[in-house]
Amino acid sequence: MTMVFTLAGAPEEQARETGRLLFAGPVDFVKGVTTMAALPPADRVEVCFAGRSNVGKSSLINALTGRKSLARASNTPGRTQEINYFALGESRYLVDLPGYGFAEAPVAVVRKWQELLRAYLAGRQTLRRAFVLIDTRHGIKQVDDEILGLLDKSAVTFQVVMTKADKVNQATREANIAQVMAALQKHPAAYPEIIVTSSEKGEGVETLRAVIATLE
Ligand SMILES: Nc1nc2c(ncn2[C@@H]2O[C@H](COP(=O)(O)OP(=O)(O)OP(=O)(O)O)[C@@H](O)[C@H]2O)c(=O)[nH]1
Ligand SMILES: [Mg+2]
Repeated sequence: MTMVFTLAGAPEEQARETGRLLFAGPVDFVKGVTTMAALPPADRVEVCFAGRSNVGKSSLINALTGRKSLARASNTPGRTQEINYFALGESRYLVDLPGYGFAEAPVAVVRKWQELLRAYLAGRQTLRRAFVLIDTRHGIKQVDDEILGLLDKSAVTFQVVMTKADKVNQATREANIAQVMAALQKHPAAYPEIIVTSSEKGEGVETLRAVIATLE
């Protein structure tokens, strides 16, 4: 059964502490890549942030790391144009992906990013979990479902992270969480708990830190 992840209870307290410590340490930009050949060596646990353009991927990485502009965040959809690698200590990579679904760029350029995104999601050996970001105002759209299907096919475990929760009222929040949970039933690669976040208000950020820190 799908549930909202809360980390309530004793072992979860420990996980939160592990997350707090990990994210309080060094986080460094490693490189931005535009081809699979340029990816850094696959030598550690890696998690990525995927989602429609403007859903809040870069903002969430900034909130997680407590650095205001580590990952570029902007109002312009399609702003993140490379696969951006950040080293979290020496044990993990955080990967900020270009958005899918919309981009203010020539069609040929967009197609190239989409191909890279697909190659990455399907072919990165050390990708331990893909966080798929879904706007709490909108729920899962068809373009999201296509990416979820790709992750199923590639057997990459993904976890839905709802974003911008500060922008909706309680009724919309509950309705769209329910919509997401129902949609996940169809996806064998879905991790059964979702995390509701706001990069603006900090909701869910500690939980997500704990999840990332305790992945093996
Ligand atoms: N209110 C609110 N705004 C947010 C939140 N997260 C992101 N935003 C805003 O949404 C816009 C897009 O955020 P980004 O983090 O750049 O989104 P992205 O998914 O990285 O976008 P691309 O790189 O274009 O795919 C920015 O104006 C952010 O300030 C949030 O939790 N709450
Ligand atoms: Mg971005």
